[in-house]
Amino acid sequence: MAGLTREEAAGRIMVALDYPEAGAAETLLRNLEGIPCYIKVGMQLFYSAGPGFISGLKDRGYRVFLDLKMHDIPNTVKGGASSITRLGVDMFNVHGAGGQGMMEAAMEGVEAATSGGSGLQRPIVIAVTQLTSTSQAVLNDEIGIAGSVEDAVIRYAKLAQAAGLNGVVASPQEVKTIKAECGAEFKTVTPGIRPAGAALNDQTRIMTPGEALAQGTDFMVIGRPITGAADPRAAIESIIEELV
Ligand SMILES: O=c1ccn([C@@H]2O[C@H](COP(=O)(O)O)[C@@H](O)[C@H]2O)c(=O)[nH]1
Repeated sequence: MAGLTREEAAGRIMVALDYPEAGAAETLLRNLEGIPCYIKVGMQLFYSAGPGFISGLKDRGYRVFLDLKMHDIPNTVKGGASSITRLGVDMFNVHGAGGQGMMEAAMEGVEAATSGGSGLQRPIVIAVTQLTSTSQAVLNDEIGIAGSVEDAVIRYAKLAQAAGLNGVVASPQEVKTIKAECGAEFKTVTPGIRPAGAALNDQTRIMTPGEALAQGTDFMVIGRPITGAADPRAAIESIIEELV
């Protein structure tokens, strides 16, 4: 895949705002001002800054992925999905490990929040498969799931699709197989992105931004290579450059 405009390339990047409080996240947002990237808010920032921070992002025109990886009994996830939908986020996720019934309940929660002329948009709902920090050895020897990581990812992806979800979170290494098994329209959102030479940190199943794009990923989630850089704006600009 080639020939993305700068705007399209920026729109494929979800910057992970993994900060302990809103002030630090605001500093990063000021630094990236004008770059039309997606913003991902995870548990660290959401538990600290709360729904008001999400509204602030939406007021400023950002597309927002709320990454809370809900994993609970179906009734609880249904309620959680309704509440998240009412925040007006563009995307949220549940954990595929909750099974098809739990994922169907999430979709029912979205339906309940958006039906009856509520005027609320339907968010993209995706399922976490195997975390990109999980290696083959950890999956087999520690967690005790037999088979390849890719097999486990595909199993979750098919369950998510059967439940009516729009896509999955997986590593870029599994994107081609997910698209082959679930179709090109089924979204792939891929963390585990590391520009050449960047520190891996706790990620194990990684690719560079250019490699991930070539696999056909829809969105790449990137945190520390941008947020931990001495010059975050230069870091994201360099990733955009790699994608155009
Ligand atoms: O499998 C997963 C699911 C979610 N994440 C999240 O993505 C970012 C990655 O941040 P980096 O700093 O680029 O490693 C982070 O917010 C994770 O919670 C993931 O890495 N893997």
